[in-house]
Amino acid sequence: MIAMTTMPPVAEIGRGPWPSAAWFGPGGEATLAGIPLVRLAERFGTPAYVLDETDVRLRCRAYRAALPKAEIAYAAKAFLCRAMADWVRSEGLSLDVCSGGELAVALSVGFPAERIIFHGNAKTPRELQAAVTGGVGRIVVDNIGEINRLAALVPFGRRQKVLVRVVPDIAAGAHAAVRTGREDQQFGLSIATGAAGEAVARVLAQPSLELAGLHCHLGSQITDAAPYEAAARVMVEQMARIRETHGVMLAELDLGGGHGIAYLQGERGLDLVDYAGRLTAAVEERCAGLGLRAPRLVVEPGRAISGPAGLTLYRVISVKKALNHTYVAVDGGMSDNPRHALYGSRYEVRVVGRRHQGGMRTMTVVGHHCETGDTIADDVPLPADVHPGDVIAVAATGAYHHSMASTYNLTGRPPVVAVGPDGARLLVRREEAGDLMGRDVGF
Ligand SMILES: Cc1ncc(COP(=O)(O)O)c(C=O)c1O
Ligand SMILES: N[C@@H](CCCC[NH3+])C(=O)O
Repeated sequence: MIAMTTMPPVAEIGRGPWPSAAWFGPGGEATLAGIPLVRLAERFGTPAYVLDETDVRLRCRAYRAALPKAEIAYAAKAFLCRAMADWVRSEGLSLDVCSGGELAVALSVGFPAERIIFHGNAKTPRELQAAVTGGVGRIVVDNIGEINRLAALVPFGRRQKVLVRVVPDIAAGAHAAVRTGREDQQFGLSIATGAAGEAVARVLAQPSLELAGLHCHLGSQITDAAPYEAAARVMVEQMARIRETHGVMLAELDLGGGHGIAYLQGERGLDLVDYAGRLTAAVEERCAGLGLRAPRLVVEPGRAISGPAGLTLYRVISVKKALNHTYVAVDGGMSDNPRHALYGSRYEVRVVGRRHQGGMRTMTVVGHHCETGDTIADDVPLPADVHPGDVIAVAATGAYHHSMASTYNLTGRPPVVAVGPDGARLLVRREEAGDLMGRDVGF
């Protein structure tokens, strides 16, 4: 457990793409929490995801400090394993899960079910049953049809708390594929079509359901607080309308996650202190204007908790000069990092562990999969003398990397290694050919 006194000021967390305890020396030395990255590559092999436990915990605490009255629910989709669930639990956060798998992991480490929020635009009957049986605190209703299905699953004498996910019709998010706050996409219930109002009325009519509040989620990798202020106002107005129509004052307002981080040196993520202040003020002002009691806020950061706490280590396999580019091919690729292929994402990349000669050159880091789109980092500065065997570190891969990894080309998924005050330890082991064949039962 990491003492509170070691915590840097809130404003310092979230600056830059590397974990706060990463250090790069003038001779190519690179350490994380004092451990050389090349030692981690030797001990655990490559590719490997490395996660700094202290950094994760400090980010959890920064959120709690910035929003002391709000409920902070870590979005498990960014990264979850049993240790991570336990860290988040012990830091007093809640957990947002969006699948039966995430729920099972959380419950397996004794995560308090009442602090779990279950999301999904297409929850299966099995997932709804698991959420109810597991005693999940709130289930977020995301389509009209699931209201009756859910109500029927709640045992006699119990009431299941739910939030209704509303579309605030606000555009925000780094890429079209991760914008969920506008009308005309598959998440949430539209105010414009009347679906949100209908869902509220139907939930209120179900004796086994308790409408705890409203939810919205704008999108992901948002670096400005303004869309959150706008969403807060829209949502408070919806709460006022519900009070007028049904005479019910909802207690909770969940404004989702989406808080952006820096992926590149010099980039800025969402400023947590600025966000917290402006969000709280927007909610309070709009509530005061409408004569409402301010609801309890819930926020659901994923990327901002685990993203910059993680990095990926690869080993260089080949360096190839093509007509206009130099390609540095590593032993991983789109199976452990699909984000360039999906969103054109850019990364901070360093060759670590040795002194270099010959200055820097612009190169492209690619993977070992059989597609030209298998790029990890386009046109990045790398040492001119980079060669096979070198270790490459890619920053800010603690969120949406392990959780989005695939076994494309029957490549096993990399391990997750934690570093912390007691050194390095394996959290998730490497997936081997035997694991992959273990599911292949038809031969
Ligand atoms: C409902 C919901 N909450 C929270 C998150 C977490 O988002 P992020 O990791 O961008 O903070 C997501 C994903 O974007 C989401 O869909
Ligand atoms: N997977 C996306 C974010 C999606 C967020 C989930 N709602 C990314 O890597 O940026």
